Amino acid sequence: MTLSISNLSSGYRARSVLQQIMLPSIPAGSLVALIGPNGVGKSTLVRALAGLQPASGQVTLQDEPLATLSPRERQRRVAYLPQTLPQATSLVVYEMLLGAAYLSGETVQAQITAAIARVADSLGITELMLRRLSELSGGQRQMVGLAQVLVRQAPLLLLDEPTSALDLRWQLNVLEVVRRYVRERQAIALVASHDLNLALRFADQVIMLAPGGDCRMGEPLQVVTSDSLQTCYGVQGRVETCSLGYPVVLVDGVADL
Ligand SMILES: Nc1ncnc2c1ncn2[C@@H]1O[C@H](COP(=O)(O)OP(=O)(O)OP(=O)(O)O)[C@@H](O)[C@H]1O
Repeated sequence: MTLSISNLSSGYRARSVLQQIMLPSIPAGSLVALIGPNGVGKSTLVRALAGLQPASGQVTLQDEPLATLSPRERQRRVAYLPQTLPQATSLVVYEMLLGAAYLSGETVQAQITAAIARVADSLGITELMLRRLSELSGGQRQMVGLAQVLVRQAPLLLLDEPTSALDLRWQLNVLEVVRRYVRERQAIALVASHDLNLALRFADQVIMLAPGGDCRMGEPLQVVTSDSLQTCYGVQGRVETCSLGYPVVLVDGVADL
């Protein structure tokens, strides 16, 4: 399975945000980080791929154009986590996960129950199953949103800043869970994030959207460099290697524009 994006354009009524985005094919089993400064179009791209935003161009998953799939079929193939946390509701967490799990198309109740238990355990929310969403913290709600996406067992995950409300331990845990998901199922995850260190540590490929419409995709260390930190984010920075061997981004200051 591959995800191919070519000539993708999208935007809003009076504002064109993405122009003719053209990317190399993304192979199955890939976790791809989508990075770039505020307002550059990460959410727009993710929403366009999810079919929630008008777009032109070609997006194919396993050689099938996503635009030609029925809404039901698209929901089965593509699971989207919005940037906003799930709305507070009086439903308990288990009910929310059950509703999401039915979108997978799985009909055997025991399989659905097992999938929910497995995902909840991996995200550390088993104890929250009978709590109302309206009574959870921001980070807990973000974890429930992510669990809803994972129980759908879709081959393409589109995650818009899935770790923005999480503490250090759970940021790492979530990326590990997503990486395992894509490896085991030969799925693809596209993860929009402002956390460049997480992107460098977990992503197989990085897509960097830069102001002015430049878009490039490649190995994390080829894309995140001193030069691209300057041109894309407007900062002076470096990519170094920590004592454990992980690449880390150090920001020295705001660059002169
Ligand atoms: N509903 C909307 N109507 C009009 N313009 C919008 C709308 N949503 C976003 N935009 C504009 O589209 C551009 C891209 O926004 P988008 O949310 O995709 O950026 P982003 O890269 O995800 O930003 P951030 O990192 O701040 O979340 C911005 O200039 C934004 O102001």
